[in-house]
Amino acid sequence: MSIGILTSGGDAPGMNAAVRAAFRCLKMRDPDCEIVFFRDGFRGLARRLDSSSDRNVDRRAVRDIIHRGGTFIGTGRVPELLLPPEGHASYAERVAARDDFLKVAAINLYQMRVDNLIVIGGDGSFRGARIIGEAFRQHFPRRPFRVIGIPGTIDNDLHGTEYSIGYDTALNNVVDAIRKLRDTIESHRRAIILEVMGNTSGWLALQSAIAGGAAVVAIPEVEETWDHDRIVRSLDAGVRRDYRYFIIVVAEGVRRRAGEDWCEGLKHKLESDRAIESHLGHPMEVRINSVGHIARGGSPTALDNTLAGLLGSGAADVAQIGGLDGQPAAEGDVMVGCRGPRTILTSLDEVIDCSPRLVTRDSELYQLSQRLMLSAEQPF
Ligand SMILES: Nc1ncnc2c1ncn2[C@@H]1O[C@H](COP(=O)(O)OP(=O)(O)O)[C@@H](O)[C@H]1O
Ligand SMILES: O=P(O)(O)OC[C@H]1O[C@](O)(COP(=O)(O)O)[C@@H](O)[C@@H]1O
Repeated sequence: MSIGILTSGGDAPGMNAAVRAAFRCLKMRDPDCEIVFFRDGFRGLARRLDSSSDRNVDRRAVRDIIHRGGTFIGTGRVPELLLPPEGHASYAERVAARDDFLKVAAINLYQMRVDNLIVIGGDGSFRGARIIGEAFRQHFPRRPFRVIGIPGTIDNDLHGTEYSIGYDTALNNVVDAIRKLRDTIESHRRAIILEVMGNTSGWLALQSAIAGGAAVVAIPEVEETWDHDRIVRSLDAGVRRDYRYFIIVVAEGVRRRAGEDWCEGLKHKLESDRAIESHLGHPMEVRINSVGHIARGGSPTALDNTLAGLLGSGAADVAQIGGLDGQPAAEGDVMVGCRGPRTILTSLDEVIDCSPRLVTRDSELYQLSQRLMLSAEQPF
């Protein structure tokens, strides 16, 4: 039997180290075990296998990759697995296309004798992997097959793990961008609105704003953070206290929820606010920037690579001995996560049901942000 590995969804720095760790730990326990890399996410499962997968890879395949960002086996998003709402005009056609995709994937996995599929990605990828597992078991009920998830997403929004691979690197990249922007906005006494990835969840925006010393943060989950007037009042309080410049970090999902022109609207309000103008002696100047995909790029941090090593090793344990080393065997599809420096297993169903894990007003990081950032109410 063989073990398949793929990376899926948004690439996240440290995915390479996770593939390498899984490979090394699998081979360490059983040098004869066959490992297959599927290329470009789920796409690699349902194409001509000679061009979309690497069979029986040897150790040269994972050399010289631990320091590289991205994912050397490729990732992707596969729309065939997503269905429109029931009743949509193309629903039946899309179900048929999805079934075809799943059937080809199941046959390919069967022919390659894959009994464990390690999927490194986020909750979307785990939803996809779950239906691939279901299709496999439906077509080949007598063959054992298990999905083992490894959390890899810069959004860090998965239930069942404290951290996902890629988050720490993205966080450092964003904080680095904030520090660079400080130089120019301080020189010009400006405010900057900096958009950061995070369409559904605001963890990256929130934590980078805290670590980067931003004045204000806006995240999709907490509506009061979108309030332009509240932000204007906070910056006015800062202007009165002779702050030279302001950093406003906003998660991309705020535009989706509060309106596409959210950043431009805020810029206009700040630039035309009379109270700020009278304290400054001139209108405030605001610039809008986006960290964009740069947040996902570059070498993984030591922390991300360590986490990747830990989780890759845990996935190898599950594939070969049925559970984490020294712990009881686990049934069914699972995800390997971390709690502190320890690996933990959670059923994939539970991970999917409870993800994305969102920021709430009670989250410690959110509460901390409210204590550390600028506000109209601050008494000093
Ligand atoms: N609800 C879903 N059902 C089935 N497959 C899904 C679902 N959501 C996502 N996927 C599959 O997983 C891929 C990656 O999902 P995505 O949400 O983009 O990334 P991530 O895994 O990082 O959350 C999608 O392109 C799709 O093929
Ligand atoms: O431009 P892309 O590749 O579609 O990705 C954008 C999305 O990918 C992410 O960086 C990571 O998301 P996933 O890991 O869930 O795929 C999000 O923060 C962002 O919304």
